[in-house]
Amino acid sequence: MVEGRAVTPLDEERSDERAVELGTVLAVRGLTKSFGDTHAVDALDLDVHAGSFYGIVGPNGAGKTTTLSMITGLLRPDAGSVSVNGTDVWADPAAAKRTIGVLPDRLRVFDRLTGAQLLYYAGMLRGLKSDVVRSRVEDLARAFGLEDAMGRLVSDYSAGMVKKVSLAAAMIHSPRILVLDEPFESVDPVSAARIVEILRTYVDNGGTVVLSSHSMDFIQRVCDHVAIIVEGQVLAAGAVEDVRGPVSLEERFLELAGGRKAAEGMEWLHSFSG
Ligand SMILES: Nc1ncnc2c1ncn2[C@@H]1O[C@H](COP(=O)(O)OP(=O)(O)OP(=O)(O)O)[C@@H](O)[C@H]1O
Repeated sequence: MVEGRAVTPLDEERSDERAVELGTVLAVRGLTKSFGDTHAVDALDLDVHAGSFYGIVGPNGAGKTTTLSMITGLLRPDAGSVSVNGTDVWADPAAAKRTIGVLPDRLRVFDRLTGAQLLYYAGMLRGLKSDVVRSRVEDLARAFGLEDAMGRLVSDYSAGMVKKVSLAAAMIHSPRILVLDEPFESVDPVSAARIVEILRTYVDNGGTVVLSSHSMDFIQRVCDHVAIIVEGQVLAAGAVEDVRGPVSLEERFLELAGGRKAAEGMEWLHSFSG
C-alpha cells in the first residue's frame, strides 16, 4: 500500500449514506472472488469519488475484469460489498444498475440489429420514453461519429465501431457512473480523442468514469485517480500524482507489478536455428 490510499478503518465503518454525503459514488469493501484455485480478486477495497476520472491498471490476469464485473452486478462476489451511489449492488441490483452504465469486456452485443435499433433497444430497456430515446440516439450517433453506420447491422461493424456503439448504449440512460472495461481497445486515435472529450464533458458535469486500460500514458494524461491492481489486490491507489510520485506511472507500475525480469532465462531465443 502506498501514499494516496484512501481506505482507513473509519471508511469501513462509514454507512452508505455517509459515503454519498462525502461524495463517494463507489465504495468497494473486501471484494473477493475465486475460480477454483485461482484467487482472481482478493479482499479488494476501492473508493471512487463523484466527478472522478478513475483508471484501473494491472497486468494480464490481475483481476480487473473480474472486479469490474462484480462492481456492475454482472458477476456475484464470494465475499465483500459494493455500494454505488449509496445502493448495495448485490442487495438491490436493479436499483444499482439504474445508476450504472457499463461497457463489459468480451462484450456480446445483439449484432443482428442495426446500430440505431441497438441503441433504441438499450434506451427502451432502461425505461426511457420512445421520443427521448430517439433524440438521444441521434445525439449519440453524432457524438460518436456513427451517423452513417446507424442503418447498418452491428455484425458488419469493425471492432472499433462495435466498441463505440456499445459505449453509446452504456450512456443512453445518463447514468451517474460509467464503468468501462478497456474502452479504447481497437479504437482509432481520432475516435479515442473524441471519446475522451465526451467522457471529460461527462465528468466535468458531475459524472464519474471508472475504466480499465493497459495504456499508462493514457491514464497519466486523462485520469485524475488510479488504482494499480496486482494479483487481485490494490497495491496503490489515489491521485495519479501521488501514486506515480517522482517517476512516471509506467515505472511505478513496473516496480509494483515486477515486470522487469521477463527476458531472463530466454537466452535460447538468441541462438537462432538454421
Ligand atoms: N470465468 C472464469 N473462470 C475461470 N477463471 C477465470 C474466469 N474469469 C477470470 N478468471 C481468472 O481470474 C484471473 C483474473 O482474470 P481477469 O480477467 O479479471 O484479469 P484482467 O486483469 O482483466 O486481465 P487482462 O488484463 O488480461 O484482461 C485470471 O487468472 C483468469 O484466468
